[in-house]
Amino acid sequence: MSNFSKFILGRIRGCGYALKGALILIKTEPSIQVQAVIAIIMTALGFYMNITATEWILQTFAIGLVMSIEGLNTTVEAIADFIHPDFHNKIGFIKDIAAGAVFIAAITAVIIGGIIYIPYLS
Ligand SMILES: Nc1ncnc2c1ncn2[C@@H]1O[C@H](COP(=O)(O)OP(=O)(O)OP(=O)(O)O)[C@@H](O)[C@H]1O
Repeated sequence: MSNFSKFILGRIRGCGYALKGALILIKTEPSIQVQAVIAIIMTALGFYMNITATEWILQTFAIGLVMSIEGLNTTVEAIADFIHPDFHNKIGFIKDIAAGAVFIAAITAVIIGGIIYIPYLS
């Protein structure tokens, strides 16, 4: 098998692992499940309000931002619990700042949502 074929096969396998990880997140993580429901509601609202292509891009980007950072937060929590299952101030600090990153993404998404939808309501 050529190096190129090996490269392509490796990338396809990598996509498979990534898809598996995304499905694990959606099946097992309550925060991601809530965000997925909000994403579906916002998508339905987008169709209902007939938002523009630019607004769709911003909304899709905001949804992806929040859900991907939540996934990374879950990863940080899992690593922290694996390397140090017991209570430790440093673990608490690590988990808090990872959660803080999700909070920043969520606030950003709310602001984007406000900028998109408030003009449609007035
Ligand atoms: N081992 C620990 N040592 C110190 N503090 C911890 C520890 N585990 C959790 N905490 C504290 O509890 C908070 C919640 O942690 P936890 O692992 O329960 O995440 P969570 O809120 O359930 O996150 P998510 O809802 O995203 O799964 C942390 O942000 C941290 O302040």
